[in-house]
Amino acid sequence: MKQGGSDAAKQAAGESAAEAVEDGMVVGLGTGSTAAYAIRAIGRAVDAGLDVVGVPTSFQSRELARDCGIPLADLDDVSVDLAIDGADEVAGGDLVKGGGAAHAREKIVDASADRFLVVADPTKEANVLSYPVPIEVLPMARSTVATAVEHLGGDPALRRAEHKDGPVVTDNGNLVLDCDFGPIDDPAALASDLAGLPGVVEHGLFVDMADEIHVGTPDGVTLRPLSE
Ligand SMILES: O=C(CO)[C@H](O)[C@H](O)COP(=O)(O)O
Repeated sequence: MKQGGSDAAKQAAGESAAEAVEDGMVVGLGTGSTAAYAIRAIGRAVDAGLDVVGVPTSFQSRELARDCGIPLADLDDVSVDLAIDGADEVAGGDLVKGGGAAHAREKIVDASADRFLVVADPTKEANVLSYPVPIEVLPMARSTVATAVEHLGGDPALRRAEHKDGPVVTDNGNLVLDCDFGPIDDPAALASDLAGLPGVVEHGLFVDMADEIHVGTPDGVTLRPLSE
């Protein structure tokens, strides 16, 4: 994932989005270092008496939310009012996500929310998406999906783990192919092509899903609508 943003910028974005959380809400809790600032801010608000329920998007966000004292629920039992999540790249109204290999659960939770707020630092903004698209694949489909991605003009690379030998294994027990397509002129068309490949569990293109972006800087936060 892009690592250029400062912690102060991420903190400003996360805490700004957390201010949108209201009493009684069910909140989708995103994954990554920027979303973590939102989760911590929500935790402090819960400490101060805010009544909310969180729906985590990953093992990481579940653990953090538990540490912060946020009551949790499953999507089977609640519907999400507001989701707050990070992004690896943002262009127009579209995102690439999955730097933390959590994009399958993130997409389920974020897409189900009445409102989806993206939290980011300025390094995530681009004119055209070109960040490699993470694709979560069933392990037996790793080679067939990689070949299909090449036919679509992409360059797939199996994501390797940093602190163990072998590949990254997602929270769902699957593998991740990071697929470099260069500049993506038509994210909706590519998203549809990728979703149709047998063995693809989920890809990291989030097309026209988000409502608003909070871009943090050390000096403040800019809010911008992402959908018409
Ligand atoms: O999509 C994600 C995880 O799957 C993250 O939201 C994305 O990688 C951004 O992370 P960070 O805020 O740490 O830069």
